[in-house]
Amino acid sequence: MGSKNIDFPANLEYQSGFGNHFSSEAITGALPESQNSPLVCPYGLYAEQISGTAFTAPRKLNQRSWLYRVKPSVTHDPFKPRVPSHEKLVSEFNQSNSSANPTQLRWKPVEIPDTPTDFIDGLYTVCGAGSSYLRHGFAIHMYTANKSMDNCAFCNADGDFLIVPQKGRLWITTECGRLQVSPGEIVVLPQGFRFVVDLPDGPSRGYVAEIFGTHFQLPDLGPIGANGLAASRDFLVPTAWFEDSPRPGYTIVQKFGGELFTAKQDFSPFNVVAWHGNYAPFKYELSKFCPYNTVLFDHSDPSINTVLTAPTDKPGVALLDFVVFPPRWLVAEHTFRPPYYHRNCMSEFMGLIHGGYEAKADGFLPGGASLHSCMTPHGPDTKTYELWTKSVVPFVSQATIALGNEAGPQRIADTMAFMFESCLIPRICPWALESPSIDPDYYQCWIGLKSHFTCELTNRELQNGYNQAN
Ligand SMILES: O=C(O)Cc1cc(O)ccc1O
Ligand SMILES: [Fe+2]
Repeated sequence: MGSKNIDFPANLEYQSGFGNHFSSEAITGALPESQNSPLVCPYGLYAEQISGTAFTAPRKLNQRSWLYRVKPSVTHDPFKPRVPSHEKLVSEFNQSNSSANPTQLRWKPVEIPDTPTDFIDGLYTVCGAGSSYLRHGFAIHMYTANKSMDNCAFCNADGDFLIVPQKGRLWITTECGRLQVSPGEIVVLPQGFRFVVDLPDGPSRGYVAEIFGTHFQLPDLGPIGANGLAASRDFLVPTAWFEDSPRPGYTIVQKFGGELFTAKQDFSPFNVVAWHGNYAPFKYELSKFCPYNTVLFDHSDPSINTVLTAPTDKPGVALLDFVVFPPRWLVAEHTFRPPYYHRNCMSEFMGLIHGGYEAKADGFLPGGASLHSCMTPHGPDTKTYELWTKSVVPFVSQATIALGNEAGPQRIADTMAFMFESCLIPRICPWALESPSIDPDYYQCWIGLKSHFTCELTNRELQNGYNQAN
């Protein structure tokens, strides 16, 4: 299991930049010069455009690429519903497939199966909102898998995947070329690209955010200035790579409206000899993120850690933000340094890639997840509150600890948590609510928070209500 279909070199070469107009040739001269669709393309290739936005989208939002390939992707038998169908993928959330649940939810890491399971079969939807058909919404999936995809490629017609591997590397072959993605990196596979996921390490687990109807952007930096957070040049895009060998019985598995369809063809879809354009898969290493934060007092809102944002039409309101909580220094004076207690009109799904998370001393484990939906209260667990108010602090170098208001700089180490945050309210799939991994005692982590309220009032004044003025 975990065997790979394709040999990947130790170090692949990438193109660098975010949203650039890239161009790449596996064979010199394969890209047509000065036009996209010549009468006959170099080397007899077919020209094929893939559009990630409407033809007429404004230029600054328009995304498309031109692929020059041995045979066009249309050369396949008709699509048929896949047998067996996949029962745990949802792309239109309604009462028939998911439910509303405002309680705080947490899942322990899901066991990776022993039975042979590839990325497609190991993928399952946890929650989401909206509809891929209506081009507005998102889905959060997770995967547990142990074997490479074999003689088939996946294509998601519904939306863009942002994959966060937590365990096991992903070697991904796409029509634009190949990407090696390790835990600690993320990869975005935009709507419509065909890809194969190989698992060189065998047992693998991770998280996937899928967005319908828009694409990820870098966040505006506002007063931060021209630099900081995720830098454009750290986003890596594949270079053209192709294979041209017969592949009898090759299957394209297309996710379309959350259902899987298959189409047979007798050649590899990875037959793109050259391509150019600004619509392409990319990866990013989270340790390259340059965090900004408070340097005097109070805890910053988590939006300061936004890596990528998928916007809605409302200014500043995200369909889906991808936010990281990387190792960093905490220096605020006379401040409760962990995340504050709060309720949010946005909904927050969190995962942990490795280490611990500053708001949870126990129970939030690498590979696990939590969901705090719209206006559901949450915040640090009892232990975290007690420890940080007494300055006996987990995850930080003991040498840096001082007491209370005098706390010196503290470095949160060995951590990489993340959040998918959405303005839409997720509905939750039944298999996620009924999962043996769900933590039925999650609420207990706050129950021990006791009142520390002290004042000179009499019991009678306290119990009957008190206001200094009357
Ligand atoms: O709920 C969470 O743990 C995520 C979060 C982190 C933070 O630093 C501030 C607010 C917030 O929602
Ligand atoms: Fe939160």
